[in-house]
Amino acid sequence: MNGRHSATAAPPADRGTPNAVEAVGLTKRFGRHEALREVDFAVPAGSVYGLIGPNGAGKTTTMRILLDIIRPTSGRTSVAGEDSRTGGPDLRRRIGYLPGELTLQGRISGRRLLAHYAAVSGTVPRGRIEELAERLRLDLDRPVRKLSKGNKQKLGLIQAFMHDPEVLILDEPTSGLDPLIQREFLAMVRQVRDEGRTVLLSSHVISEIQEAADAVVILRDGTVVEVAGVEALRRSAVRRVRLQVQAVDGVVLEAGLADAGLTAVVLHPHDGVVDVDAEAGGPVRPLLRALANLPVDDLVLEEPDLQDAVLRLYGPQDDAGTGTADKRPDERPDGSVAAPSAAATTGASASDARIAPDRDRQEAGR
Ligand SMILES: Nc1ncnc2c1ncn2[C@@H]1O[C@H](COP(=O)(O)OP(=O)(O)OP(=O)(O)O)[C@@H](O)[C@H]1O
Repeated sequence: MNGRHSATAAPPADRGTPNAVEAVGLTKRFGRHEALREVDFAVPAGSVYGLIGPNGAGKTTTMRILLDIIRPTSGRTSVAGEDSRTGGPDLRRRIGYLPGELTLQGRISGRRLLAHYAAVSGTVPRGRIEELAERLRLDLDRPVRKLSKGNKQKLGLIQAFMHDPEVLILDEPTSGLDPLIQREFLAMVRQVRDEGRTVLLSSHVISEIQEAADAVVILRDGTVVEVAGVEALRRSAVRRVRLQVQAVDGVVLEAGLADAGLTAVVLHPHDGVVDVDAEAGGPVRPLLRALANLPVDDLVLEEPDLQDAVLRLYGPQDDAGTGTADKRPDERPDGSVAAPSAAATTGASASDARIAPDRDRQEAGR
């Protein structure tokens, strides 16, 4: 996972699609601090990409370079096929930008402020501002300085969307929005994509990325640790597996669970059955095939969670290149101990762990 553009999954890009956003060898130093180091990624036109990563990873810096608000130390970026450094006001008008720290002051109303922005950003279709304000439930006649944080954010979103830009670059767009408005915003993003336009958005809300984005670029400490399709990344996450197995010889059970590729196995034998809590990575089919060899009475496979996959990549890397979040502590919240072998987990030797299957099965009425 250390390399850039790791192969967890190819992003769902059509190879023939031009890129709406590109960063090539992007490095940015602030004094001695290196905020970005050799960052490469591309966002194909007509897609929604999430730019995610822990605090200080370099998301805002990347977006500000894309907008030519700050200049890179080395490397280059382009938006809508134009170099960020040379695109000038013409390129700016083709982009909708929401800055991360929006500071809006003044006695003027939201309506007048947006009219001012519209004069700068180019043609805004008639009625468009009112339509967006209605969708986001914003009163355009209130003075800007009296607006709450969330309502100021709505103004910022309207100015980013109102001129139907080819590319939207949105830095934490749902920050401060209530859940209903967040939902409306995600619908607006999907609509932009359906129209063949492009969105790059940063967010700390992984569920929102899962809902809105086709792919993610994950930054950590100024470098790209992953570019992956959202669905493929989600499927790469470890799932929780819960089984109930009829009591069989402990060694047989252990071998069966190992064959199924289960890890972090915790066993709870009771009443002639064994409840198994474990984790499984990778595709489901080999797991099911291996489990078919055990007397399984019940099986729950939890949905893999994008958040788990992402958090793994947020943590510092170990020597093997996997995030430390992969390493589960031995101690579990319920006080039971995850052990490498079933016998050790039951607190017995392999021979002690054996359970008389026939008698127990009869007692369990199975
Ligand atoms: N103008 C600046 N001067 C000095 N250092 C800066 C400046 N802007 C950003 N940095 C540093 O660059 C690094 C990346 O910051 P950036 O704001 O891009 O991170 P981020 O991923 O957007 O973080 P967050 O999720 O907290 O918003 C941080 O270490 C930050 O302190």
